Amino acid sequence: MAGDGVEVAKLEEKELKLCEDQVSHLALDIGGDQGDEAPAGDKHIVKATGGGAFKFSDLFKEKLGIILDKVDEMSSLVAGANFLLKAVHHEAFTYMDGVKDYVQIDHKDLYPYLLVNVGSGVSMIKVDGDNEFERVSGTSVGGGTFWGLGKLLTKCKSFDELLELSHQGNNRVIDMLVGDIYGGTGYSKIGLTSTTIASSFGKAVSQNKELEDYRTEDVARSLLRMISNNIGQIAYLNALRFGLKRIFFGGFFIRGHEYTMDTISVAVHFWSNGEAKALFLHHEGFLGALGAFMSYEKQGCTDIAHQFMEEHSSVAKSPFCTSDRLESSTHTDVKDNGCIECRVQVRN
Ligand SMILES: Nc1ncnc2c1ncn2[C@@H]1O[C@H](COP(=O)(O)OP(=O)(O)O)[C@@H](O)[C@H]1O
Ligand SMILES: CC(C)(COP(=O)(O)O)[C@@H](O)C(=O)NCCC(=O)O
Repeated sequence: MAGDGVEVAKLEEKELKLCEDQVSHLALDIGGDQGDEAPAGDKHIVKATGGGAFKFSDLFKEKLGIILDKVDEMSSLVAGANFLLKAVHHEAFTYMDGVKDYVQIDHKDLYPYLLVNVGSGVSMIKVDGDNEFERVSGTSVGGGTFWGLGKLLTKCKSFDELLELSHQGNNRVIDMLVGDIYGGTGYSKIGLTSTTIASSFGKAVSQNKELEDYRTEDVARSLLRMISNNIGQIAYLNALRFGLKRIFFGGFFIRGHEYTMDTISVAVHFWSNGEAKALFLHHEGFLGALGAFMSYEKQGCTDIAHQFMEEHSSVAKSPFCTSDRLESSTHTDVKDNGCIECRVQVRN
């Protein structure tokens, strides 16, 4: 906690358990010393979404005296994405060959679009309007797969370490390319160049090597490519299925990592024959949290959401109000480090 503001921290489940004691100090900061056994009437209610809102409900109640008011995960993701796409000027961008291009979205032409949220698993949501959406697909091969398999294969201790390894690696050492199969040439008749991956990790079959014989960097790179490629491909096929021209990728897996975005972009480009582009969101990891926060307004508790907008924009009265005003006003909320400054005063 800093002053009357709330600092945002993102913790993995195991980290949350480890810092239970520190977390309990927050209770003092937020609500004064109520003790562990604060009477129900005095407890604070905080919006929360995702599996954690269910899983950590008891922990928050016991250690913090806070009731987690659960907001549906998909609604939160959609509300968060819609809000950002309307309110933040530099929110959506394409990423190709190392070049980041911000895309200005015409608010009247935002819907329909496909929202692909890559967290532990992947959800694909067709968004047709404010609070109008359908989860049309998903895949269990997502961020958790990259982190989990990566941990086992490379013995990495942190996600950032695994990402860094992937940055240094060369996937061609382990992936079987079309050229490896076709004697150095591509298979142009069916549109495959010699450098297209024919089979992720396929070289390991015939190389007679043990895991230890591969550089962890190369393993991490192949893994990241395999997973990002697969997500890009499934996303595009779903966009095609519903005739959606825009695909926005969010979720904490992406983390603005260049190679991840590049691979997803290449996959969408490849499968769409260059007709579709992957779009990334600047605040990709916080869609759900932001959407849950926005639900204060939906519930008629306009104070908090309005307070947020009023404190950080001089004009906007509603987060869902007219786009141009929001676009110019909330622009200043985005700091240089990419954070949206957000202060919430919890009232008794
Ligand atoms: N520092 C990190 N620690 C752990 N996972 C991270 C980290 N940064 C990015 N990730 C990725 O984010 C994924 C979880 O994304 P998140 O959106 O938080 O999902 P969930 O909703 O399942 O909690 C992880 O599986 C991992 O791929
Ligand atoms: C169950 C989930 C919605 C949970 O979201 P997450 O915590 O992974 O962000 C997500 O993991 C998911 O959509 N998994 C893919 C399930 C499937 O469609 O096969």
